[in-house]
Amino acid sequence: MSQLPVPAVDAVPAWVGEHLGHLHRDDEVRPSGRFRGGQAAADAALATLDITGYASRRNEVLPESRRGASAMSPWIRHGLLQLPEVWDAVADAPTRDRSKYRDELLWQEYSRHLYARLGTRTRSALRAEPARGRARWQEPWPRDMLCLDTVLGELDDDGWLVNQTRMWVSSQWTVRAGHDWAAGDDELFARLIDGSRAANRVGWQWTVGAGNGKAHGFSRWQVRKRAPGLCERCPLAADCPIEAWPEDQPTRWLEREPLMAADPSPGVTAGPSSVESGGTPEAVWLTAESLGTTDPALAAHPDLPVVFVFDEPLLARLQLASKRLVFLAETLAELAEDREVELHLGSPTEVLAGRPVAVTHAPVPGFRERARVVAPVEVHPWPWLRRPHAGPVSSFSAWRKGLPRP
Ligand SMILES: Cc1cc2nc3c(=O)[nH]c(=O)nc-3n(C[C@H](O)[C@H](O)[C@H](O)COP(=O)(O)OP(=O)(O)OC[C@H]3O[C@@H](n4cnc5c(N)ncnc54)[C@H](O)[C@@H]3O)c2cc1C
Repeated sequence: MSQLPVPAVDAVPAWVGEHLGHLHRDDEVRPSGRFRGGQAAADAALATLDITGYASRRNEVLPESRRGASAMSPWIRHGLLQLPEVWDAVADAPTRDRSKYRDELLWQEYSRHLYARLGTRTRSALRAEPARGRARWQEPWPRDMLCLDTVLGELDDDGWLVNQTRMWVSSQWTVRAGHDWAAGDDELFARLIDGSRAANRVGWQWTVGAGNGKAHGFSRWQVRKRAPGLCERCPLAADCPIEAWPEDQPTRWLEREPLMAADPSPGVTAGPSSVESGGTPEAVWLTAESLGTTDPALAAHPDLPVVFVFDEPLLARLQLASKRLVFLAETLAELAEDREVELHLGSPTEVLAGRPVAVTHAPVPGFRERARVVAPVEVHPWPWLRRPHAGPVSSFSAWRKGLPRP
């Protein structure tokens, strides 16, 4: 357990190498070629967000100029942009694009609700047996397929993929190559700069058919449609291993998971609805779920020092891509230009033991476990787009029907 010096923003990659070098999977620290951490980068992205054409182009892959994806996810994932403000930011967009974009923000919210309610239960199939290819490929993501090589190259360079290619790699891993989806979920999660257990799990569960009984089949057809010209340059063009659709597999439904139908404790799932206070905080505890300057606990205490703990046991286990650690550290380094920031490496519960802190509730099981021990003296509500309800989360549409009107 140690306190770390706070780096200057420009010095972050070297700082990650020096202090967190044993906690990532890369040979050397590799910042994202595309995404910078910090509120300034998040605000700039939001200020220039233009979703015109989103509805018709969100699934396009190549050339990049055809893409409609907004690439906001790294900042949304880490709470630098909260869903309600992104929702509001597209109020003046063309109706069809606004409506499609807000549907996707709701998918993000749905994933968060589902994960907040079911927690680690989402590690196993929720409703149906995953459609797993019968003939197991030795390598789930062969790089001699140009489609996969291109996508995995982008993942390694930027730590980010459009939704369409996330579906390609997850379907390829399990529906085609017959590998265990949960191992693929871990692998992609670790390599994404926006990797979130909530959205990544829902993405995998739905792609492999475990969420709705209907797997997404990855085929040459999608590559030709979404990335025209790519197949023609592939060394396997004349012998494409995904030329045909994957074999159809009958849906095998699993025993009903009661939590998918109803939540016996929606208040626990959602966290506090107003500030819960039992003392005077002496510091603000920031978590990786909510690192923005509008984090409710941070904003409520502009004069208190800020504490962030790089969770050493967790990070040692996850072995994330170094670009994620760079993104987090850049965010904290930038914050330290305006506020007193303390960085620690160790176990959050040990570092924070006995310290009266204010924190924003985070709707993930890891936060609940740690907060039980840390016992913050002040807990601020999570800034939900829609507060979780007790009704079904068995499908996006069932969940959506249960939402209160905005
Ligand atoms: C296998 C798989 C794994 C995924 N893993 C993650 C993950 O780890 N973290 C993550 O944030 N998203 C994940 N997604 C969801 C989605 O692919 C990304 O949120 C999206 O591609 C991010 O790019 P964007 O910001 O350009 O999205 P846009 O299309 O511009 O959408 C705007 C925002 O809406 C939300 N959103 C869009 N599509 C989805 C979706 N299908 N599910 C949930 N939210 C969505 C995101 O917050 C996104 O930033 C995954 C999807 C799949 C199929």
